[in-house]
Amino acid sequence: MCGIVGIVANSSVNQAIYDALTVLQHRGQDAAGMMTCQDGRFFLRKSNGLVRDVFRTRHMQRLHGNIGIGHVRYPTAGSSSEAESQPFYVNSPYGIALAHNGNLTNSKDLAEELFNTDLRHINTTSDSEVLLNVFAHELGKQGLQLTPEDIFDAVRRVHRRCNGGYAAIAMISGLGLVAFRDPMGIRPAVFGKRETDQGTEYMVASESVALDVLGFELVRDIAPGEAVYISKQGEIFTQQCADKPSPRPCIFEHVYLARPDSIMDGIHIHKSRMRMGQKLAEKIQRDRPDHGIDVVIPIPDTSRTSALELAHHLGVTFREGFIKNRYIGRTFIMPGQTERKKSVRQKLNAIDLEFEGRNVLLVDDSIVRGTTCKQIIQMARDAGAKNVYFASAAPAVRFPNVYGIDMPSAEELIAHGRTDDEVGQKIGADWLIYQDLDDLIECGKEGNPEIEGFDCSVFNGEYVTGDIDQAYLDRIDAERNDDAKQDSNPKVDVVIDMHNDSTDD
Ligand SMILES: O=P(O)(O)OC[C@H]1O[C@H](OP(=O)(O)OP(=O)(O)O)[C@H](O)[C@@H]1O
Ligand SMILES: NC(=O)CC[C@H](N)C(=O)O
Ligand SMILES: [Mg+2]
Repeated sequence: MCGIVGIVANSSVNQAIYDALTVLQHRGQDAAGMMTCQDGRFFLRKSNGLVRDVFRTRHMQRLHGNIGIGHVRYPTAGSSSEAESQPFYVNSPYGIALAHNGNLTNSKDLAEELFNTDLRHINTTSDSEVLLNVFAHELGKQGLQLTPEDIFDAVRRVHRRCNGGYAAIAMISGLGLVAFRDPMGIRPAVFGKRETDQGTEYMVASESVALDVLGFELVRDIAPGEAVYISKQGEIFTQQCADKPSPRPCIFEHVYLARPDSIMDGIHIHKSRMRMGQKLAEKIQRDRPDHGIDVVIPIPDTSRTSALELAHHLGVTFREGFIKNRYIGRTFIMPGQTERKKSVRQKLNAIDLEFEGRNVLLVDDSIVRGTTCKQIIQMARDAGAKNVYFASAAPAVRFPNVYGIDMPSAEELIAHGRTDDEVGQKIGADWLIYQDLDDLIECGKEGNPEIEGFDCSVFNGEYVTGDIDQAYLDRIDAERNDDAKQDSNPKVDVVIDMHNDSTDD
C-alpha cells in the first residue's frame, strides 16, 4: 500500500507533489521519490526515508517542470534498496516513468517473458519495474504519433498480461500522464481538478485526502480497469480498458490503510469505521450482555474512530488512556519485527489514572502479528487495570496478503491456525472479541451499495484474482518472511539518479 500521486499543472509541480506525498506518508514510510518533466527531459530524486528527509531544498530546485509523479514506498516485493524506490524510469519508447501501488502476482513469469520475448532488461527485483516495462513494451507497439486510443489499447494489453493489484501513474515524456487501476480495483486511485487563471489542472492520487489538502476537487475514483490520460496541454480522456472489470476493492484499506478523511470508491472511510464500532458494540451486547466494562480505551491512532462509536453504542465511558508520541510513525508498516516491537513502546504510553481498578475494553482496528496488542495489554495491567478485554474492529487476520500489503507469511500472523480464544490467551486478554466478516463487509456496502464485493483475502483466504495457489504462498513466505528479509537487505545501498542530474545527495 504505497502512496502515488501525479499532477499536470500550469506552473511548477514540485512543491505540490511534495505536499501530496506528505499527506500520503501513512501509506509508506520506507522510501520516497518524485520525477518531473520539462521540455521532454525528466528530473528525479528518490531515496530511502520519509518525505521530509528525502527532499532537501537542493533537490527541489532541480525538479523542474509542470508535470510530475511521486511515490511513498512500503515494500511488498523485491528488496528495500534505494534502487527499488520509485518512480522507475525506462528510456524507450519516448521516456516513461512510473509510480505503482500494489503487487503483481505474476511478476516472476512476466520478468522472464520481458527478457526472453520482449527483449527488455529488468535491473531490479521490483515488480513495479516489471509493470513499467510491460506498459512500455505495449506502448511501443502503437507506432509514432500516439493518440489517446493508442494509449488505452496499450493499457488494455497491460491488463491482459498483469495479474494482481495495481494502481499506477505513468508519465510519458512529451505527452502527459496515464493512470490506471487493475480490473478488480484492488488498490485505490482517484482523480480531481483545480481551476486556475491559466486553466484547469489535474491530479491523480491514491487517496482523496491528497486532493483536499492541495485544493483539488474530487472528480471521482478511477474505475477498476479504467485508464485516465491527461495530456500535457491539460486535456483529459478516460476509457474502460479491462475486458471484464469486476470491482473487488481491498477492504483492509477501510480497516487500517487509508486515512479516515478519505473517500474511496464512494465510501467515506470515517463513516465505515464508525459503522465498524457500532456493529462491534452490537456483537458485544449479543455475546456478552453482562460485560461489566467500565471504560472503552482506543489504541491510537487508527482505532479511534471505531472505538468512540463502539463506546457510544455500548453506553460506556470513552477515554483516551494511551498517549501517542506524534513523532513516531506507523509501526505495522515498519520493516522488521525488532523495530516494530521497540516502536510500540516508544510510541504509546499509558495514563495510569484511566486504568486503575477498572474493567477496561481496549479497542484496536485490527490484530495482525499481535505486536501492538500484546504490549498494550501488559501496559494496561501495569497501569492497574482490574480486567483487560480486547476488541478488534476487523475479523481475525489469518491469511497472507498478495496484493500490496506486506503480510507474506501465515506463520507470522498471530491468528493463523488459532481459534479466537487461543489468540485471546496468547495476547494476554481476559477475553477477546473480533468483528464478524459479514458485518465488516456490510460496513463497506452501506457506504456504497453498488459495490458487489471486496477483496477480503486476509480474513477468508479467498484470493479474488483466482491465480493464487499454495505453491505461490509458500514461495512468497520463503522469500519475504521477516528472517528472509533480514538476510536479503542490502548492506551497501545504491543510489540511482537520472543521467542528466547531479548524483550527489
Ligand atoms: O498486530 P500488529 O502486527 O501490531 O498490527 C496491528 C496494529 O498495527 C497498526 O498500528 P500502527 O502503529 O501501524 O498505526 P496507527 O498509528 O495508524 O494505528 C494497527 O492500527 C494496529 O494497531
Ligand atoms: N506497497 C506497495 O504498493 C508496494 C509497491 C511495489 N510492489 C514495491 O514493493 O515497491
Ligand atoms: Mg494502530
